[in-house]
Amino acid sequence: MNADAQREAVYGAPPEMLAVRDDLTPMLSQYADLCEEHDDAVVLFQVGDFYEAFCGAAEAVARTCEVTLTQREDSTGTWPMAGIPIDNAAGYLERLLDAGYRVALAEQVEDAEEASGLVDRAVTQLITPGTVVDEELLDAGRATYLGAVARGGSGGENGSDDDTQSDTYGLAVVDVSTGECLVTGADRALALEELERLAPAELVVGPDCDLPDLSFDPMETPFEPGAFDADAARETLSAYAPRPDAVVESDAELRAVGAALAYAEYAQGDSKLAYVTRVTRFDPREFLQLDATAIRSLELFESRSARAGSTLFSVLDETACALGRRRLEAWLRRPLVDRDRIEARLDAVEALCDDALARADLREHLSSVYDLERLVARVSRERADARDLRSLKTTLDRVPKVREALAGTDSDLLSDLRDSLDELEDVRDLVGDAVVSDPPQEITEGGVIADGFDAELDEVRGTAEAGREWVSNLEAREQERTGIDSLEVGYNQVHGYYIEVTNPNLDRVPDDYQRRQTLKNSERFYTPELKEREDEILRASDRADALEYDLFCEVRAEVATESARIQAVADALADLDVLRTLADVAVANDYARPEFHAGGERAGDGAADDAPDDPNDGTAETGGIRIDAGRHPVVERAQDEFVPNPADLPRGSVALVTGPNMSGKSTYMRQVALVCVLAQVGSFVPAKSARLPVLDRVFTRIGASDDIAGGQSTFMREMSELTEILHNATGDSLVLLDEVGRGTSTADGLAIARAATEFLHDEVGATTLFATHYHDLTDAADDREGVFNLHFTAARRDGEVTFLHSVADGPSSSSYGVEVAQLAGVPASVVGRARDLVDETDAVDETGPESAADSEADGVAAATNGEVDEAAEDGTLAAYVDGLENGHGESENPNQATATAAAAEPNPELEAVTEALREADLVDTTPLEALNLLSELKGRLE
Ligand SMILES: Nc1ncnc2c1ncn2[C@@H]1O[C@H](COP(=O)(O)OP(=O)(O)OP(=O)(O)O)[C@@H](O)[C@H]1O
Repeated sequence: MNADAQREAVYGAPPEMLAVRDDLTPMLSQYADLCEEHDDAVVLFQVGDFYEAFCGAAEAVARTCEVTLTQREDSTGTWPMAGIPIDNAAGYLERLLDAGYRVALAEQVEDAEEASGLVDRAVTQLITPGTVVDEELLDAGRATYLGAVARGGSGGENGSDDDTQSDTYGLAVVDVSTGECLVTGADRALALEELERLAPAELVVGPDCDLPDLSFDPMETPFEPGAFDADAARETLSAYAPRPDAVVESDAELRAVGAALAYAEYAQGDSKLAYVTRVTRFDPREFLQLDATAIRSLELFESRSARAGSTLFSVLDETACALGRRRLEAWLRRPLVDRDRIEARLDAVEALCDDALARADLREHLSSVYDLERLVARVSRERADARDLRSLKTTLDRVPKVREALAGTDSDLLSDLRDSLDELEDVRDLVGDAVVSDPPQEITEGGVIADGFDAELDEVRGTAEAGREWVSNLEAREQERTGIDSLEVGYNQVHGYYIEVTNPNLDRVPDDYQRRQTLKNSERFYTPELKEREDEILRASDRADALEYDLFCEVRAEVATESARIQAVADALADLDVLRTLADVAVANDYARPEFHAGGERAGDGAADDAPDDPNDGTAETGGIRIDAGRHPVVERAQDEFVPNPADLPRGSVALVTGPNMSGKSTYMRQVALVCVLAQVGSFVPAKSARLPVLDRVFTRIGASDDIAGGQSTFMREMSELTEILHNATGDSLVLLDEVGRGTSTADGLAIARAATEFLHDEVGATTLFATHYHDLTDAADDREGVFNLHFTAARRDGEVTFLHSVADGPSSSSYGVEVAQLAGVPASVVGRARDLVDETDAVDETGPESAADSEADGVAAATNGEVDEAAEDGTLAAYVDGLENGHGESENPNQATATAAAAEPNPELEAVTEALREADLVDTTPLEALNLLSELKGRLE
């Protein structure tokens, strides 16, 4: 049984209970009913101060939470039982969630003391990775999304069976802890990319959706397919948006958002989510597209290297509050492509960079801001306590101060944000008047509502107070009346108020004293009047507590009606915190404001028309990337001395970056990409200056050895990523390729690297940085103007190998490996022999393909060259692959040599391969299929 099946086996009513269903005690019968109703989760059943599970579920809870498995015995049997304390449940719930369980909390919904017979219980909350709201289970710095994916197509009014619709995918996410709800739609590839980017913790997948393995690991939750029906979805959405069809742009989007909201409602006890005040639709193309591979390899949020923990996010995260932290994450995941919006953010960052005082003030005020988004969601969910309301007030008290801090700054965006900071005086005053400044945690036991807020409460409290005062004076009065100086008036929980008289004085006790309790050395009495007063006090306090609770709920409900306004303030505070953070980071690390090529359009629009013939003429005119003294924002933090490097990449050019291992190639390529990403976030960049295009996408294919993903060979994965890039990159994209082709033989790897370089240059026109150890690839610069070489070198300093980390024009020496070996102290005779071998290879290379059999790499490169160039005229990727295939056909590489030798005697396998090649319809073959075919044929040959 796999892990999912194991988990599901403990969901639902325990079979052993069902077997004696009619005989079960009322409580266990209630448990079995709730388990049957919620058979998609472990039901945790409140019994007093514990949540209990029984039978199989008990065993799972005991194992996962490491609590004792006990037993409950009754007339019908002995039932395994495990419980977790309600007061301390968060840690245990977290363990259950981490172990992949969904949990349904079945709570007592009536007061056990008031219940006549069995206490009523109901499932009040379904706790799953995507629907947790408990602060202790949530990551303050990240949105926790529940996602739904739907495919366009039949059903409902909007439904349509046509192919275009069914190829459209809708994706919606809801953050139940804040009320954020986003919806988007796109073709399958783009929608999947967006799904990876949003990485919901839990996913509900609609009918007919065909999802591949994802790079993150959401809990996939089965949910009623009916929720994805267009009519049902419209109905659900209409509770959140008056005109549902105006929010979404396709049937798929409607289904996705309807199902996401329906599931969130179900998880929260089947009620409308009052704190979802806005459903926001976005188009993935409004943002710089960074797929999961790019996010990972640029180490935006997760570190993959030895600098564990250091990521772009961690370098930038100087946020003062959780609102800002989540917003920074969202901005980094979705840099902008709209130049005006980018410039508006940059203007704001610049204004804050110039105003240290405003920055410091903002930081101070924002650091005492509570997590307003989650607070307001708790208010709407009726889960906020009195302390939450005070936290809300404390936060709102800061708003005028934040506005003041912004008074002198000069930026449109900052002014807009300042204007949108509603001071919410009404809410502030309401909470300030209603709730005492330091309320208790419990809202049912009084002490929550301030004096003067409600006349009736004041009166009831007055009565209780007068009674207490009467009692407190009673001691003196009775001492005087009885002449017993040691007489005391006291109170205890069980007996209430009493008058205590020690044994020696009992003879002086008046007649109206009635005995309440006998102690060793004294007797306790009450008088009818004391009893009357006591009852009065008790009645008044109970009444006051109840009144307070009602008043608190009223205040909370009134605050909840202002959710949208509070959320708007939270929104503005989040943006401000991020802008302030970006300014702080820019000042502290000496970042510069990037400039974008004029025009507001993406680099490619129009720029190509006036591009000079020589793409190396200058980047400004060609919409390329020009960075002066750029640095890697993360590596520079870990390095004593970071060597800044320039980048001058004309639009559509391919820079081949060579150099020894560890010389700085990857760092350089990533820093170029990070500068571009940061700039489109609206941040200053780690460089002296930067002039940049607005990119549409950043692609990365980095490190064959790093990505051994399940199921696919490293090479296959590398090739599918390359295929993605070759298919989807545009003239506005930046492509980073690191060591592409390494996963296969040198010959094939080089051929593929070469073909990919040429395709990117000739057909795609994406600006590309390609780090390679294939020295022979550097020849590509000879016959293509837009392909040029950069290199990194190593030197010996004080007898040690030193990497200069400084980029230079031209290819690196082909024998740099030998040089580094020498620098590293490899014995001279070995170095000498190695050098001879290199020279021999070079000589063979120069004599041409005829004698190239000795040099696997060079042979294929040469053969490939001729064919690929020819194919380039055809201009399709298929032609390139064709070229590759033909290249193999004519070259004398070792594979070929085997093939040729074998050809002397008929070889059925070879013939089969030849036949397969001949029959392959390359025009109708996708690049991935072509590469799969190649890989398969190659495997057969080997
Ligand atoms: N510009 C720089 N200034 C200072 N140190 C640097 C610089 N660039 C890189 N380094 C240091 O060199 C190390 C190796 O860099 P990097 O991984 O970029 O090399 P590489 O050439 O890509 O190596 P490989 O070919 O093995 O992948 C980095 O971890 C960093 O510590």
